[in-house]
Amino acid sequence: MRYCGAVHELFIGLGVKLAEGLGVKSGNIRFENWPSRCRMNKYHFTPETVGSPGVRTHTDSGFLTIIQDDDVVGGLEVMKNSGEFIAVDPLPGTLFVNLGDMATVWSNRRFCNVKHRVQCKEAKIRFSIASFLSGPREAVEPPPELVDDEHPRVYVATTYEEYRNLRFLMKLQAGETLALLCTSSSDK
Ligand SMILES: O=C(O)CCC(=O)C(=O)O
Ligand SMILES: [Fe+2]
Repeated sequence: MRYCGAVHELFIGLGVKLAEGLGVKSGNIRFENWPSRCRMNKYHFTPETVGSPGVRTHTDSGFLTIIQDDDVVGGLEVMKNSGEFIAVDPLPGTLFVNLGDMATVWSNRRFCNVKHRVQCKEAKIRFSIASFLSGPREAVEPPPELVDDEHPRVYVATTYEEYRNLRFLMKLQAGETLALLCTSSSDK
């Protein structure tokens, strides 16, 4: 409980910085009311699973993710724009922060939902704690500062729950479902 509370505080601090970094008045956004949840992962990597995926390529569906990764056993990889994966090697004492699909919607596509995966590299048990800040409870819409003639609205308003259900129904895990939310004026 203490860990999740501390991570939630960190989410709020990061949310404020991210908003301000885009020139958005963060005082108008109630990040503290955005739900977050924590999940502990245990990967039972064996000699047979070396070289295969622990978690397939995906984007996170929410706004922000904080991963506390295994201190010793690597495997997390992020995809560059070129499609090439780069390893995020274990670095004890650090946290890995990632932006998800809701960050792309909220920022009117200024933030990139990063594709990533976990590969089995060695036959060892691997632990991680993944915490997710999903987004506001109400429909996710870009703040007014991020919409103007040069940056028309890219996505229709949707709640995180609606989007997650749609993504689940489509069985598409790497952010492809966002294309279904594009407004008629956006270029998809
Ligand atoms: O275990 C990890 O390092 C990452 C897990 C992950 O990407 C996720 O739970 O969404
Ligand atoms: Fe993930």
